[in-house]
Amino acid sequence: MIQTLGISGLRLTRGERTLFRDLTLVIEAGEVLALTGANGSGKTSLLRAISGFLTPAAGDIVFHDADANVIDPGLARSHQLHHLGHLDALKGARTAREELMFQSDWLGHSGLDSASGITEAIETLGLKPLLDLEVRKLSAGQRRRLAMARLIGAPRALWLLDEPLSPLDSRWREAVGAIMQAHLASGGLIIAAVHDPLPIPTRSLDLGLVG
Ligand SMILES: Nc1ncnc2c1ncn2[C@@H]1O[C@H](COP(=O)(O)OP(=O)(O)OP(=O)(O)O)[C@@H](O)[C@H]1O
Repeated sequence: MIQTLGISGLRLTRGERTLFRDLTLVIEAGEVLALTGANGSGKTSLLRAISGFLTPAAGDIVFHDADANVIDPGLARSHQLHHLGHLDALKGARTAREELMFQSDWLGHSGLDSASGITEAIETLGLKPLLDLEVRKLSAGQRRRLAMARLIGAPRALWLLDEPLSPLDSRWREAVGAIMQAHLASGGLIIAAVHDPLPIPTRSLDLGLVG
């Protein structure tokens, strides 16, 4: 399991533009890092680079386990992290229940295939009244809660969250704060791109200042 994420000398570019250079940081189990910065400063791009969707122009992204061994990056990315983008990546024509089953199949043996994982996610995220509704009929906040089911149902150490709270009302912001705290308490790591502060204590990194 990922215990530490180390980033060193990272430079990300989009087209001709350098978003930032020489970014170095370490995040350990039990820590949450809030990425802040103006629109376009590179928060989403950094999450995508950690996930392996964007190739850095320079630098390293390294995952370590509890024995300080390097974890194969492909393995870390496919089985040990969740990336929740700000677009929820849900299929509109499926019902919420079908979407949960799809997630279960897709995530395979990583946890959501167990009935208890789905049940816990439904319970914790208040999804029960939504199960028979098509995803396209859900509100933005309801969709976000459905997308978050995989975080609970399929345990993975590192959560990469892109504006996780933006569509949520104050009740669900608090609830998701509690879910995050439980994850950290169990040795998880979280990196979240945010415009508003998270409802839990965080370290933060302003990408607008990295340059
Ligand atoms: N596919 C792409 N091709 C070229 N440039 C892109 C692409 N995606 C993003 N960019 C550019 O990269 C820069 C950083 O975008 P990114 O989405 O990482 O910023 P952000 O900090 O997450 O912004 P926001 O706060 O608006 O979500 C922006 O200038 C954006 O236009």
